[in-house]
Amino acid sequence: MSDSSTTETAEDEQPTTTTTTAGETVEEVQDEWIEYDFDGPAKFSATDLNVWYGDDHALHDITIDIPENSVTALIGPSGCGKSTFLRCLNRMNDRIKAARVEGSVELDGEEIYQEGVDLVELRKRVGQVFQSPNPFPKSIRDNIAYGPRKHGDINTGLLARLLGGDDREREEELVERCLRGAALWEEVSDRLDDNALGLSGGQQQRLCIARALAVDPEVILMDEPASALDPIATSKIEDLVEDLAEEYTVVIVTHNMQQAARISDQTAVFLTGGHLVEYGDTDQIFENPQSQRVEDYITGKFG
Ligand SMILES: Nc1ncnc2c1ncn2[C@@H]1O[C@H](COP(=O)(O)OP(=O)(O)OP(=O)(O)O)[C@@H](O)[C@H]1O
Repeated sequence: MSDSSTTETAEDEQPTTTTTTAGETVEEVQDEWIEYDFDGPAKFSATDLNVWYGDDHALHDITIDIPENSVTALIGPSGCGKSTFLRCLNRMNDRIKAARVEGSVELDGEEIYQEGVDLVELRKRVGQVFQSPNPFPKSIRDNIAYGPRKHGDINTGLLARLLGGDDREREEELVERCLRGAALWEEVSDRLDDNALGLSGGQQQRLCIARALAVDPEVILMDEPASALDPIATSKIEDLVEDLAEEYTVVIVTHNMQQAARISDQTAVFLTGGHLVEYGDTDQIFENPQSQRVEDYITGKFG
């Protein structure tokens, strides 16, 4: 077993087991965070979650509860499995042919990996925003209205028409509500019919968040949503994420530790090899990490 105090610079030089500042093993630390207590119910409970891509074992025995209406940051060096874990939460890994998932993920106490789960419904409840803004090459308005129209939600589309009422008016309301929710309304309210590709990168990303809000999700997964943005656009996204957590459960992957420290309520630290090494209140993780490797990672000694 390697000593945790050795200098680790390359990922493949890192030991698979390590001791903490208190001389405990990673397993003992993990025993501690499994019992991490938070107020309110868990939105997600993952238990013994493992993911393989072919023979590559990308996530190992992940057990974690994620509280609702809060921001949970997933941090860790490149390739440690953050995006893989995020994709487990709305079964996006199902779309990757080589991926195999074992273990359990419950959403509000219901197993999402059981047979018969409606994946369209699951992904409506658990929306996702990607690293690079990817608006449709359509108008700003149509970007928002597309999902609800497609799903035939009660406030728009066919159902609304059958039920009566002014479809157009409902759609206007929905577009405004989502753009306000994504802090974009003031900037685009006079050009809703312009092509979304004419917006700046930061505006496009907020439009993608507005689009995610339009199908009325409960959870928003974000995979490095600000990594392609300048500091001002990044700060708008950060403010927005904090606001969104009042109504939604947000799980965000970020490489930016200051960002995780600024915006998240709890932080999960993954380390190379796909292990979740520490999980707890963000302040505690950044001020008093239990594991030496986590401390080394957050103080920039490796990663
Ligand atoms: N579609 C895929 N096919 C095969 N292997 C994959 C796939 N996606 C991820 N992997 C592998 O799984 C491991 C974890 O990757 P993942 O993208 O989840 O890590 P990450 O922590 O999000 O990395 P980064 O911070 O660089 O985005 C890596 O070894 C990666 O090569």
